[in-house]
Amino acid sequence: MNETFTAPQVERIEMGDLPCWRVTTADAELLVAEQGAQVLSYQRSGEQPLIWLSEQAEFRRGQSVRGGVPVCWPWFGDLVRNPAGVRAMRGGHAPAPAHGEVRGRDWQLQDIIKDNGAVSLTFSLPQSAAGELPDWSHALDLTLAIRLDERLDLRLTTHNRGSYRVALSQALHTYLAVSDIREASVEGLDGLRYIETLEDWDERQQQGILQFAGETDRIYLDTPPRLDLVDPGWKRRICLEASGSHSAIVWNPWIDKAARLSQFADDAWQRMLCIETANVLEDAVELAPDQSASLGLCLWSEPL
Ligand SMILES: O=P(O)(O)OC[C@H]1O[C@@H](O)[C@H](O)[C@@H](O)[C@@H]1O
Repeated sequence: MNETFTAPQVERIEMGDLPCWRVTTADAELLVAEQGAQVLSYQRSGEQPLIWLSEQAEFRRGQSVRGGVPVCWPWFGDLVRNPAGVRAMRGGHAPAPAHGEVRGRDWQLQDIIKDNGAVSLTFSLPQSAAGELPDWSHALDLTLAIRLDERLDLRLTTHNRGSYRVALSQALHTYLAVSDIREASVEGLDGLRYIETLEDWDERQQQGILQFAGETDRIYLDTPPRLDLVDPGWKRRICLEASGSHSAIVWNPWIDKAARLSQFADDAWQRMLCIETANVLEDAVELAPDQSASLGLCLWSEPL
């Protein structure tokens, strides 16, 4: 065995009101809140954080933390904007919260596995919670498997235990850290159709690499597995490799919306970009009885 090998450590800590897990390997640190199974931060030694966590983040029960990787499930965004099949899964007339119901719920840590310097954590939404979402009672199992090695791997798996088909939309709503959004760009979107949610959900086509000069809130369709966030200021690219996903949301609130967001400094829009690995709109998921679907994201960085 290599003499300098450092065994990975997993510690339970409290951040405000939230029980969290801190995973430290020889060259990376990851923080995950049990609530929402929300990755809060991810940093590799000698590098800027890959995942952005708001300096105004609040760690309160029942409320999603601003930053990290919130899990959006069993619908993404405004339920009303979802396909009919996804909307039909929810009964009642109460307003539906944005991004579904599991961001502020307690998940359970099922497993910690250490192997060869890597650490895997598996969280699941307890059966009772999955069956008791307000006006949404379908028999689904939901787990998030997190693996930290030289890269960070997230895999959100839904299994239909019921006796009828279920439709849902979902996303791993990743907040990425950038030196300055005005200098950054996203590669991999050229030629794709996208929904411009800021212009009445008009469908458009991406020309070239995506750069940022104002509020951005777009749903890209038919996305390839790989998207890169290029950051000349920090001389790196953050690489995202998706699996089980053919749609992605690219979001930056810019100045005016930033001022209205909770847990968000007025100038924090400069330092973050969300690239959300998703199954939305025509890419929503349908599960027959006993069928499973996984949405995966692998994240790493490369020098420019
Ligand atoms: O404030 P929330 O509920 O976490 O949502 C943040 C953003 O999430 C993005 O996915 C949406 O496209 C934005 O429109 C939204 O503002």
